[in-house]
Amino acid sequence: MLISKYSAPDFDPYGDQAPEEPDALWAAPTAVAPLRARLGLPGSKSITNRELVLAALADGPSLLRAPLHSKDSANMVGALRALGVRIEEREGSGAFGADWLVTPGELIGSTTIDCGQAGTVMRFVPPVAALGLGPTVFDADDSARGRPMGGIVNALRALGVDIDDAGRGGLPFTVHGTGRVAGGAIEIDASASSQFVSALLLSAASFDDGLHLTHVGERLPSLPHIEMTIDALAQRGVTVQSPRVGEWIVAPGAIAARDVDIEPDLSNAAPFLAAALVTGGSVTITGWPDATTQVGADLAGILPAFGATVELSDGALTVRGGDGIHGSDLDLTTGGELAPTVAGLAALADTPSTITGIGHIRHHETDRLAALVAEINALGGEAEELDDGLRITPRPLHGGVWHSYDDHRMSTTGAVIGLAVEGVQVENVEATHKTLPQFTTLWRDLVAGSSGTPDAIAS
Ligand SMILES: O=C(O)C1=C[C@@H](OP(=O)(O)O)[C@@H](O)[C@H](O)C1
Ligand SMILES: C=C(OP(=O)(O)O)C(=O)O
Repeated sequence: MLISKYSAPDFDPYGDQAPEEPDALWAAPTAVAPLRARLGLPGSKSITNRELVLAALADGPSLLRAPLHSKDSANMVGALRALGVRIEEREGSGAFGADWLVTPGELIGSTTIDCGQAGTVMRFVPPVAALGLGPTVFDADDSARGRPMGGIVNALRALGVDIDDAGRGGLPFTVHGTGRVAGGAIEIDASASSQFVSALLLSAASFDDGLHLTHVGERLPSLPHIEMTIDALAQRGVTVQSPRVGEWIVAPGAIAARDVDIEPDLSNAAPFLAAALVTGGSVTITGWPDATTQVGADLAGILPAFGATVELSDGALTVRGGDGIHGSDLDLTTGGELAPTVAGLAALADTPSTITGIGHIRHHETDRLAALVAEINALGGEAEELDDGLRITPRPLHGGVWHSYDDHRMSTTGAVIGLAVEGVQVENVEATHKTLPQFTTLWRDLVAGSSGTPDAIAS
């Protein structure tokens, strides 16, 4: 394996490996000139954790090339290993860590799974545990225990699975796996998270009768993430029929083994691309796929709404800033995970912005609407919560402590604002380890103008 300064630290989801100096403040670097940078990013969290689950349920071994190595993926690897899946490191060709060879085995419960903060682990793995034999306890970080789980708990019960949650409707709970799930037709309310739907679809082909799933709630956020699930299943020979939006049918059958290249995380590209706009410079992200189900690809449309120009050529996306940042009104129903970066841009714009369709991000790693309002206003800004979003009226900002709320995207948003505002200190920047442990190294290189492609640095 190539070792570079971009290699991720090893995460032990079962250890008490606290990040170094978790309470330390990180002085966000301020840009003194327009940035000119070109960089690559580690693998997509959403694709890595889907492919790990599908590989665990597949009919043979699968090699995952260039997967994400971060806390979220370490929690997923730990969960699947605990259930009896073999996951071995193989020398990888990328700059961000080893490949993973996943060999499915008989699924065995009688274990405890630490979901950390990962929505993908707490939602995607319980159906897998239900297919195992024995009780499996699910728990999470204190900060993540309150994340909505009703969609999964109720759905599994409706599918015949015995779950003991002591009446909590959420974590911690025990899934009493019997080695099989009956499956069949059920209704769920996925208004709080698209991950409820993805979780059930990922395991559905392994249920005796497959799955006929109908969403009955008021709204369905993050549709591209459901499309990502359907696409990943299709690549492994599982067809998901969707007769209408909010209804999915999966027949029982095999999930094919498959070697897969994991795309870079395009949502994690958001703060880096936003940096071009904030500094009036240009930032290029290499390895940008021509076609993808990642919602981060929408940045190519979102950033121009704030004044950027965007060019996709030769597998790289370049964003150029112009004459400042202009406010915009945006519906982010499909891409709520991009909202913190967009809010950071809006706070630095020259006219007000409204971001709607994101009420459900109150249930992400933290209540992101409340956190963004509190932190922008603490630096002198004017942000207010709407029923399903934010209104941000730009005001001159000053330095101060930017709190992260143990939320990786809050940390990176503080860094974006710090590019333009002197004296921003990000508390708990280590929250970025959830999906991008290399964040501070990549960011310093970006600001120093010394960014090269990590592949070049590693070789
Ligand atoms: O399935 C996934 O990989 C994800 C789905 C989305 O969740 P929500 O629908 O809960 O927003 C997204 O915000 C999250 O970061 C990742
Ligand atoms: C909401 C997010 O994460 P999770 O997968 O834990 O839901 C996110 O990464 O923005």
